[in-house]
This record gives sequence, structure tokens and C-alpha cells, in this order.
Amino acid sequence: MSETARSILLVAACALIDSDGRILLAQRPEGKSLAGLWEFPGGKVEPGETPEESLVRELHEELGITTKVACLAPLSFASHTYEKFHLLMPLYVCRRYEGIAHGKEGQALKWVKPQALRDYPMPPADEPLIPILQDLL
Ligand SMILES: Nc1nc2c([nH]c(=O)n2[C@@H]2O[C@H](COP(=O)(O)OP(=O)(O)OP(=O)(O)O)[C@@H](O)[C@H]2O)c(=O)[nH]1
Repeated sequence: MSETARSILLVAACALIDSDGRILLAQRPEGKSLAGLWEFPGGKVEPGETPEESLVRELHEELGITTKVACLAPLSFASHTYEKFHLLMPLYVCRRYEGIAHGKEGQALKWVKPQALRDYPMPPADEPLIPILQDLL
């Protein structure tokens, strides 16, 4: 093991897609790490959860929408070394959900066209995911 070994943090994230093919981004609130940056909704996978179960829970808690494990399609993943941990973040696509997304934790939300994704500063881990989404949509 290298001297700078970091633990792996497993975070599940979701590209929620609307009927116009836009992607939902959420802005990280003040006071959190990477505040002000735009990210895919999601969060840490808790012990005993699968990544998919974690996302269904987070999407409900953060956005007030309801979806199912079967409605989450794996697309890609991010693997990025931050100072304190190494982030491993599977990215799912979800096109089937119920409800209207709103920032239940006070976070700003934005539906963004694929070609405009680069107008929203994102965490460095997310950078390689942008062309993958642009190719998909
Ligand atoms: N949900 C989400 N998290 C991301 C993305 N990109 C990225 O680097 N992350 C990182 O993954 C972690 C997600 O943790 P979280 O959302 O559950 O936790 P948090 O912000 O409340 O905790 P924190 O303030 O300790 O970072 C954060 O460190 C966040 O910076 C993304 O697109 N979506």
C-alpha cells in the first residue's frame, strides 16, 4: 500500500432526465465541501444499502421524487482522488420517476441541456462524465 493510501468512498449519483432530454443538476450549498459547484443528485451509500437502494432513498430525500431500483440504468462511473478519500461514484440514468423535483434541502436545481453542461462548474470527479452524457442524449 502506498504511503498516501486513502479509503474509498462509495457515492451513488443519478443523471435524472426529463422529457426534453435535459439533465438535473443540484448546487452544493454553502458550508459543504465543494460549495457552489453543480453535481448530480445522490450521496454516500450507507452500510447495508445497495447503490441503487441508496439512490432511490436520496432522490426522495433530496428532491421529493419517487422512483424504483428497476428505473435506474447504470451508465458509467467516476473514480477520482480527493485529498481526504478516493471517490468511486457509479452514475445511473433515470428517466422514469414520479413527482416534480424540488430542492428539499434548500439546494438550487437546474435542468440543463446536454450541450450546456460545461456552463455549470462541477466537482473535478464529474468532468469525465460530461462527454459520456452528451453522447447518450
Ligand atoms: N452527489 C454527488 N456527490 C459528488 C458528485 N461529485 C463529487 O465529487 N461528489 C462528492 O461525493 C461526496 C458525496 O457526499 P454527500 O453528498 O453524501 O455528502 P455531503 O456533501 O453531505 O458531505 P461532505 O460535505 O462531507 O462532502 C462529496 O464529497 C461530493 O463532493 C456528484 O456529482 N454528486
